[in-house]
Formats: sequence, structure tokens, C-alpha cells
Amino acid sequence: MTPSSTLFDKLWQEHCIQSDASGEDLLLIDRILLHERTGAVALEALREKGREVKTPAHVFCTMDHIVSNRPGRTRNEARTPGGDVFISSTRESAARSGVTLIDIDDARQGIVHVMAPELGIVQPGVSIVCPDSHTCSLGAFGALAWGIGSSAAEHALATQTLKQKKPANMRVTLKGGLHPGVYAKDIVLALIAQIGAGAAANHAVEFTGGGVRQMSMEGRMTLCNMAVEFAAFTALIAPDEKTFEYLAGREFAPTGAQLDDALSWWRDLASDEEAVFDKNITLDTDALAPQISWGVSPEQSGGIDQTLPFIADLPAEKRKAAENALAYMELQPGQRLLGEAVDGAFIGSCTNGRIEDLRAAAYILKGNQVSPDVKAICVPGSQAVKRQAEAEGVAEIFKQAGFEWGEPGCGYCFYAGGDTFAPGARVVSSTNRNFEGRQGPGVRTHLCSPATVAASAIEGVIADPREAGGVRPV
Ligand SMILES: CC(C)[C@H](C(=O)O)[C@@H](O)C(=O)O
Ligand code: SF4
Repeated sequence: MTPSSTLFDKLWQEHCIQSDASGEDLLLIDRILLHERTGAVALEALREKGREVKTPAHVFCTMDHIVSNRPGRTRNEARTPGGDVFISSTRESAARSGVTLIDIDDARQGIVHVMAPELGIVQPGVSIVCPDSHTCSLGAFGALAWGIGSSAAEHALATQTLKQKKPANMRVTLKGGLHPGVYAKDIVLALIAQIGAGAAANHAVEFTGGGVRQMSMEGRMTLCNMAVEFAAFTALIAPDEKTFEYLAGREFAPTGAQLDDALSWWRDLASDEEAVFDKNITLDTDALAPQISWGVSPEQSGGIDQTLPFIADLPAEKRKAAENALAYMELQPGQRLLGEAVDGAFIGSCTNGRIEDLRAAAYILKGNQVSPDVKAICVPGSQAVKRQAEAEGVAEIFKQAGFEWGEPGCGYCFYAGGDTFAPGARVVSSTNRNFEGRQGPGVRTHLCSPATVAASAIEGVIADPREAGGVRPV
């Protein structure tokens, strides 16, 4: 490696087995994650071809996408019509192939991108793939983590390798600090609004700067989670003491002499000072207000206290999309979003379903009631998050405020055919995608932080968390 390599270059090189004339590299894959929606398909396809999983000990499968989020759900309960078949076939394929299955009733169950860090499956420096686009979340640990399709998953399962063309390097520097009421979610929404939803196509993005160092691991995961929403191949953050502390004592994390070895490697995982990035973006976080999306792409977002754009003020190529978005969202150009009535409030998902997210919301909800016009739901990202929230009184605050308290999974984030809000409902949501129908037929999603969801749920209208009974310091 030259003394001017990026962290991404180093991790790529470390895993590159062979380069060929086509420009694709053959990479060693250290870990594979699967879920019952796309993972089971890959395992089944492999079986049909008479192939075996090469290294079952490195493959972890969970149930998250189509399982019901209903409190007290049963072992086979799916909200997707026919979803129980996916569940049982995942069980069969996992047992047959010998991979680790974290089943619905396992105390470790959770959304794949929440569960993998909690169990220490993701670690700095490892390569890790999953047939799911938000696998980039795991780059927060300084891992080479990216989402793949089902057929690539088959290839990875059968060979523990993947062919991939190397993307270019992009650096996003967060200049400035973190301020009350402005969270990782606000920062990444502001970034996407500024640079556009396609800005990082064919790039791996490294987040750097004081803002990143100040962030908790939860915040860093939120940041990296949304990288795919501006088309990045993946995102990553150089690991530091916060990363090592987070991983300490986790089930699959190294211990003893192995940990000492790992730490001496992990501490070196950073871009060289001279490293050259193909694209550089700097975002001043000191200037940011809480953000909220107004359209049907995360790029159609802005400060919560701003007015919506007038179509004529937008660049010509953005006008049609903005017009269509406002029509779907039933909003007017130039209007304020603050004060717009909401019907639903959702806190959860792999973006913002972690304990820090729930604490930030609970800080605002404490002693308050959700507006009677709002259907409010919290689905913790994993059983571990749920247990912790219950142990420290956060769950009780949610329930007393009038939130439903669900079982961990993806429902409500992406419409799997069951859990949803009423058609046409305006929903403030801590999730990552807001395209038409994403949370159910006709549902109008406003992406924002859990604190903004909580403040808006209480007021019954879109509300600024900085004005809602205090804001938990970041
Ligand atoms: C179902 C799955 C493949 C999908 C993804 O890849 O992201 C889902 O998790 C999503 O968020 O839309
Ligand atoms: S929570 Fe939502 S974004 Fe995350 S993996 Fe599940 S469906 Fe995808």
C-alpha cells in the first residue's frame, strides 16, 4: 500500500485475492448475514444447485423482515400474506446448511443491521455482506460492509468470495460539533439534501471530522445506514476507542490474546494523512437545524423551520420531481411544515431503532401524552434494545405517553403487506425511505429523527424537538 491510501483502499487490498483483466477483483468475504426475506431464497437456490455453504460458522441468519411486530406475536406469525412459508423455509434451510439461525423467539433476535453489531459479528477490518441494501450501516465499525443481491449472496455462500469492481473514494467531513436537537439523522438528511440522492454512486464514503468522533456508535450507524440513500457503494468510519468499548464482551467479539492481537490491528485502521479522495464534501454541523423530508426522496428534505421550495426556484431538472412529490404529499410550494397535522408517528428501523434513539425520544415524551389524533408506534430494533429500554424505564415512558410497543422487526418501515398506517396517513418516521407507498399504500412519510417524531406525536402536528420540553444532549 502506498502511504497515501484511504481506509477503504486498505480494507479492499487486505481482502483482494485476485484482480483480473475485466477490472473486477475477487474478494474474500469474512462474514455473511442473511434474513428471511432474501437470505432464505439464496440458501434455497444453493440447495437446488446441489451446492453447500462453504463456511457455515461465518454465516448468520435472522428473522426480521416479514415477521409480525404485534406484541405477543407467535413463532410463525407474519404480516405478509404467505409469510409463514418464508419463516418455515428459512428455519429448514438454516438447519440443513448449518448456519447460525437467530430465530423469532431467540433473545438475540433483531433487525439484521442492529443485531450484527450487538452480537459482535461485525468488527473493524472484516468484510461482511448481506442481501440487504442497508448493510452499509455496519461500516460504522470500520468494516468493509455492503449490500448485495440474492445471486451474489449465493456466490458468497458457496465460495466465501465475491467478484466486485472497486468503487472510487469519497470523503464527507463533518465540521463543527453536535448540538441539542440535531442528531446523526438530521446531519445525514441535510447532507443528502445538499449533494443529492445520486451523489455517491460508485463511491465508498468515509465519514470523518470532529462531529463523527463526538458521535456515539449508534449515531455513527445512523449516518452510515443512510449512505445507500445517496447511492454510495458503502460507508465507513475509522474505528476508535468508542468502537472497541462497544464491542467489548459481545458474543462473537474476540477475547484474551485474540483481542490483544485484534486491537493492535484495529488501532491502525485509518486513512493515511496523505490519502487522496476522488470526491470531498464538507458539512458544517454547527449551522444545522433538525431536518425533515417533505417529498418522496430523502434528498427532498430541509430544516424543520424552513418553508418548502417554490417550484420555479428549483433547478430545472428537479422541478417535475418536486411537483409530483408535493402532489403525493398533499403539500403546497412555499408552505411551512411546522404545524402540519400528522396522523401517525413511528420510531424504529435499522436507521433509528437503537437504545440511544429511544432514549432521545423518551426524553421528550416523559410526562407527555401523544395527541389523540395520532397513531404512535415504537418498534425497538432488537430484543436487546427492547430489554434495555424496559429495564431503564424508557419503555414505560413510551407506553404511558400512548405509544404502542411492538416486537422487533422491519414492518412499519417497509410495507411487507401487513403492519401499516391508514391510506393517506401523514406519518413522521425515524426510518430511511420515503418513496410513495414505502410504509403502506398511500402513506405519506416524513423522515426525521426520533426526537422530532416524539415532539410531533405529542403536538399532533410537525413540531421542532428543540421547543418540545427540552432535548436530551447528544
Ligand atoms: C427487503 C430488502 C431486500 C430491502 C433492502 O435491500 O433494503 C429492505 O430491507 C428495504 O429496506 O427496502
Ligand atoms: S428496518 Fe427497514 S430499512 Fe432496515 S432492513 Fe428493515 S426494511 Fe430495510
